[in-house]
Amino acid sequence: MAAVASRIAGVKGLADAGIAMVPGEYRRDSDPRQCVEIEEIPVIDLSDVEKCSPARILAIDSIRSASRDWGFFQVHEHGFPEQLMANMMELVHDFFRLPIEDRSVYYSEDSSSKFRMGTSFIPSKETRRMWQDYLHQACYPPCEIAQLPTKPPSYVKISTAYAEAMNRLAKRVLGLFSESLGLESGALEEAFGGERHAMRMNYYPPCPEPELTIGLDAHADPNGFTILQQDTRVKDGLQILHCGAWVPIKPLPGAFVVNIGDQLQILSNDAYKSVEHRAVVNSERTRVSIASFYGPAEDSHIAPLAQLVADEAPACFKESVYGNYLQSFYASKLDGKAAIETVRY
Ligand SMILES: O=C(O)CCC(=O)C(=O)O
Ligand SMILES: [Fe+2]
Repeated sequence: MAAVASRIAGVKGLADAGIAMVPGEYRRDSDPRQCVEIEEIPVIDLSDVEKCSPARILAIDSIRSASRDWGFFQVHEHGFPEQLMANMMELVHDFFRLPIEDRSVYYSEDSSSKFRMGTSFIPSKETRRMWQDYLHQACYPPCEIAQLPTKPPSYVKISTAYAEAMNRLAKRVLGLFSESLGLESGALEEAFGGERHAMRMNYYPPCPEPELTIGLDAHADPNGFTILQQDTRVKDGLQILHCGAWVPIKPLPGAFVVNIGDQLQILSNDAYKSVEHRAVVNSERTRVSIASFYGPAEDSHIAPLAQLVADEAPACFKESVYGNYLQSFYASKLDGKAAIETVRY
């Protein structure tokens, strides 16, 4: 029981208790904050992409090269309301400021629950935990309003408005990804056979010894692609593995980070690749990131698109049902790109 209570309290519980040393199960062998600052990932302007064809062609070309070279890029001038970005960020802080008695009812270790609070990744099984708590919320298909928190009072209103605006942005980006692969703009949406959109609000409280632990272990996202809002008040957090080195992704005010997930790698027949990334923590202030995971419907069968398979480019991946892929992802520890290798021919 004590173990469960400590998982419910999460790392916020440890930080609030003022611990001076990171407990053994959170420790890593090397300082993950060691990274190299080389070039920055591309920043792509999405204004006018629906209106004016030169702007659309430019954005599509930039998405193609960013997807090939980095698997990551940032988008700005995307039309997503900036106030809603700020409100959502504040909402996550406000939720975690609530006393544990108000939050604990949402704690669940069932990865199929549509709304839940959690800590680390699979805390009941992990021998090495991560310095993060989180909220998970299903957006499409949505979770029932009755499952969402009643505190803070604005929770339902802000989170559903955010999910709706994000869903619109994700669909626009999906069309651009399709065209960047030389396909009709609706090709990936059709291959997705519906949609699964969920968000994970990562909460990384200050850590007394950030050099000894990690906020989120290296992983590639299992979904189609992810649109991430970073905390512009915190400099260090997200890092991506690029050409064998960990590169920090600096938050750009007003921008979102977009990254390729495994399903886009499979559908594109390896033309685009999901890229390993991780998050580090700091001793000064809480960092929040909001990851919106967009991908196929859970019952969709995902395999390389016929248009991208040829005699000289045979299919690299077996067909899999996306819901099954997700289930195995959530049943194993985070382990770089291990998930996609299980469906490679
Ligand atoms: O906190 C971050 O910047 C990374 C979050 C992330 O990679 C995820 O939630 O999948
Ligand atoms: Fe991720």
